[in-house]
Order: sequence, then structure tokens, then C-alpha cells
Amino acid sequence: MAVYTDVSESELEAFLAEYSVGRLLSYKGIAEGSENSNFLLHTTSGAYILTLYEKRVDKSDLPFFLGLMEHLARKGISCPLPVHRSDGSVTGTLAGRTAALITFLEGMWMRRPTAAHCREVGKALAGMHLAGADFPLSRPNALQIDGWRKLWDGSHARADEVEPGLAAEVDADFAELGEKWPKDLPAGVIHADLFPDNVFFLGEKLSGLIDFYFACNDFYAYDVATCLNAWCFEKDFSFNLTKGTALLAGYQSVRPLTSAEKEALPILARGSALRFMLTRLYDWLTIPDGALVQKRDPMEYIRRLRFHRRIKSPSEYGLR
Ligand SMILES: Nc1ncnc2c1ncn2[C@@H]1O[C@H](COP(=O)(O)OP(=O)(O)O)[C@@H](O)[C@H]1O
Ligand SMILES: N[C@@H](CCOP(=O)(O)O)C(=O)O
Repeated sequence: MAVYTDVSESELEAFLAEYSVGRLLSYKGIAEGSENSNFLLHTTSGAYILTLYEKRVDKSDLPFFLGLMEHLARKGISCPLPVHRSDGSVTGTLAGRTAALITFLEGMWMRRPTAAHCREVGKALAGMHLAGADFPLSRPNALQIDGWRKLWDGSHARADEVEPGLAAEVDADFAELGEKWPKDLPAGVIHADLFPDNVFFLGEKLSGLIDFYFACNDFYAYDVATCLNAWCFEKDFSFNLTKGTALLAGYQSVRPLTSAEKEALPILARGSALRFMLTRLYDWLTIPDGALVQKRDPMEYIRRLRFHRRIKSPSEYGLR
């Protein structure tokens, strides 16, 4: 459920009066998503998404996130476009929250992506990396190793409640990743959360990317590694080599990886699995049952971590 804040019709109409989007016809909360409150709106000029930013989004990051969507859309990437208000700004206040209106993207996310979808997502990710290269703003990745440590410090004492031995197992990952994490790879603006629920398709054709609220500056290959984790594992946690091959070939058809990036892929995939395991674990242990925030299973990413620890060569991901 991702409607944390209720919005009344009269306050929404007052908010919309600052936009040239016509008259409000209908609005409803969207159950999907986890960080913010989202509503689907229909007005006499079309469909829009209204987002009320909740407490996990730092408001000072909004110019980066919304500016990035605008920059990418201008460069031909299919993603939502923030709608400007009459004073030129892209955010206002609604129901006590900072809020923005963005354009509606057609399509749906794939619950069971195929290799063809993986290839498309690889191409789109590389296209986004190239298009973001001259975006003038930057935002450090708060979820790099120091950020992971903070999450781990808040979870370590109770980690063995999820699986006995987990605390020691993950301590060893931290030690190894701290030592082996690459220092210098091609970097720029990355999406950082390009999971299937953030990519829309119309049939097998990718229709757009959404949810840029983790976007930041980091290694491009780290974004590729995140996609391998999110798109290429099956429900039984086996890695699907056909999907990995398709995703990496799709990416490289637009932006070939350097040999240093290829070599770093196993460690980046392991780090990315640890990052998502940690945010999930932290939420799992700290969010009370019955709260509105959607809790995701950290074990899914522990299983991926174990897979990456055994990788001997990047070719095991399907890299050519
Ligand atoms: N521009 C958009 N066009 C169409 N649907 C959207 C758009 N943005 C968000 N949505 C819908 O809202 C849901 C939640 O959006 P998302 O940005 O992932 O939220 P959160 O940041 O809270 O996770 C998506 O799964 C999708 O159904
Ligand atoms: N993709 C993350 C959670 C972030 O959720 P989103 O709804 O903002 O995409 C995970 O799976 O752990």
C-alpha cells in the first residue's frame, strides 16, 4: 500500500489551480510503490501521476530527481515529465507534504520478464547512462559502502533472527567488499533501482522508465549489476544465463563495457545484492507488522549474495 497521506477533493482542486492541466475529473490512490503516496489523476487535459513525498525522500534532492526526468525526457528517454506550475516551479505543497505532478506513462510492469524484456531493459539502461552524461546536477550515492554500514549497524544485533549465522556471514562480506570494491570505473548518473516494477512495457516493447528517487552518481556498471540481480534470477534463486546474456548484450549494443567494468561485475553484483539485502533487512526488523510500508524479504537477496560469492568469471553472467 503506498498511500500514506489522504488528499481531499477540495485541497487537490486548490493545488491544481496552480497548473494548466484543466479541470479535475477523477483521482484515486495507487496501491503499488513503497516510498511515497501516489495518485492517478484524470483531468480534462489527460492523465497524470500526483506524488506526495513522504519522509524517506530528502526534499533537497527533489531538484536532482525531477530535473533528471526532465533532462532525460528532453534527450528522448521515455520517462515521466514533471509538469510546471504557473510560477515555473515543479513542486508545491499539498496535505502538508511537498508534492509534484508528473505525466502518465502508458504500459505495465512485467511480473514474469522474458529474455526479450531483459534485452530491452539493458538497452534502455545504457541509453539512460548516455543521456544523463551531461546532466549538470550531481547527487552522491547515499547507499554506498558507508551507507550500507549504517544500515548494518542498525540491524546486526538482530540479523540472526532472520537466519542463524547471518551476522557473521555478512560481516565477512563487508570485509571483502571493503577491500575489493573498485576505485575507478566509468561513472555518471545511474538509476540505482531499475527493478521490473520501475520499467513499463507495451507487449515486448519497453514504453518507459519510472521512479528516479534513488538516482545518483555512481559507477555505470553498478547499475548493470543491479539489473542482473533484479531481472535475471528465477523464483528458485537460480541465475538465468539466457536472461543475463540478453540483458548484457542489450546494454553493450548501446554502450560497450570496458574491460575494467567487465572484470568488476562479480564484485559489483555482490555489493548491489548486499545493498538491497540491507535496506530490506533494516525495514524487516524495524517496521512494525501492519504498518503501511511494504516489507520485502531480505532472504531473496541473501540468496543472490551467496550466488555471487561463488562466481569465478564475469562470463558466468553471460558476458561476451
Ligand atoms: N509516470 C507514471 N505513469 C504511470 N504510472 C505511474 C507513474 N509513476 C508511478 N506510477 C504508478 O505508481 C506506482 C508507484 O510509483 P513509484 O514511483 O514506484 O513509487 P515509490 O517511489 O513510492 O516506490 C507504480 O508502480 C505505477 O503503478
Ligand atoms: N526495489 C527495492 C525497493 C524499492 O522499491 P520501489 O517501489 O521504490 O521500486 C527492493 O526490491 O528492495
